[in-house]
Amino acid sequence: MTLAPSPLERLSRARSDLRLGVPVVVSEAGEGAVVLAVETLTAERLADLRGLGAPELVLTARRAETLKARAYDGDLARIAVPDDEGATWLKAMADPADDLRVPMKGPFRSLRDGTADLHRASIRLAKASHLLPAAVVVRLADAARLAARYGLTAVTVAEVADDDPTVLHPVVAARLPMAAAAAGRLHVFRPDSGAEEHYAVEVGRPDRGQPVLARLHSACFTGDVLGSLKCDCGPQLRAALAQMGEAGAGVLLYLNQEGRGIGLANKMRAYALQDQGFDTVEANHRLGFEDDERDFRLGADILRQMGFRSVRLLTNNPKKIAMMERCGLQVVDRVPLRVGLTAENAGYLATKAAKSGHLL
Ligand SMILES: Nc1nc2c(ncn2[C@@H]2O[C@H](COP(=O)(O)OP(=O)(O)OP(=O)(O)O)[C@@H](O)[C@H]2O)c(=O)[nH]1
Ligand SMILES: [Zn+2]
Repeated sequence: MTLAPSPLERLSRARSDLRLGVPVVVSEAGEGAVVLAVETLTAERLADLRGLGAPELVLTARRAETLKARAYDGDLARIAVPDDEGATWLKAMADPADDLRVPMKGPFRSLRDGTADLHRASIRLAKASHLLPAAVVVRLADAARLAARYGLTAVTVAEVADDDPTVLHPVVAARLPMAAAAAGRLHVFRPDSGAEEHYAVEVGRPDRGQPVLARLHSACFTGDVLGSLKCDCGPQLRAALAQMGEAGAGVLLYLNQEGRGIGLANKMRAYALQDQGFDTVEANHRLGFEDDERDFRLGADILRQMGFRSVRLLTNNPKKIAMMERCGLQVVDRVPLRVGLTAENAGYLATKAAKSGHLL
């Protein structure tokens, strides 16, 4: 029956539900749980959730480290929610905004019984929803019945693990003359997962049989559009297009991976932490993210679909090169892209070189 939503469609719904603050059900072989994202939970829903069982807070090990909470599951920590604490406590555990002003005081009771698969899937869903990576989980004997009763979206651990935002299909392409290149075409690609669309800007008519001058650019609203001085994204975007225009051919992928994959709201949370003295990597970690949450397979997939097999890659990021090669795209040359150094972004660029392996 094709009228029922497929696993990918249910995952897309689950992400939307979490963003709205609607609970979702996650299950795995006989085990199940009802899950709410901490960022969007309300006191009323938390109270109703408590009526079902004991809520557990799940955080990433990165966030747990800042809180000095034990992470028995390696990559994440499960923490018992004290009976006398509510939504305000949960939000303060998840959000580092006030860590310095009002530090969260432990000891926290970290849980270690049973598996953490349901919790891991919940964190993955919260991250894919671009919310803070924190969830409230209540294990249930019959989660499927609860989902049916209240019309909740239900997904399995395996479905969440298999969620692949990198399977894309072309939607449309049209001519786009630009200041940097009169002969331009913009291609729009849409993921089957219902996540963000990504774009490819084709400059000239690059020969598919030759290595193409290529750039994988991650969206940066603040840098690309507003001309922020905190990063080098805007100048890099314009310099890459200009270089392709001068060469007469190239392809710039504009990947909607704002904030190295954490979304604009979380990037602004990171900026607020940077104003408290943390660097770009520390800020991501305090929020509970890895320093880079992007999936560069996206770029390789788009280039392959467009008929390219080898590239001259404009980048200072060795991880982009490694991923292209792992995805079967030959990087015949790395073309450095060093532009837009300002007094404001010198520290940011130095941190990327020191901690994230960027080439200077
Ligand atoms: N989380 C976070 N993201 C940031 C910050 N500053 C910039 N970004 C994001 O970082 C990404 C920059 O991506 P790229 O231009 O591909 O940069 P890169 O990984 O340094 O690689 P190359 O420029 O190719 O060397 C964009 O998604 C920005 O939104 C920050 O302080 N925190
Ligand atoms: Zn930027």
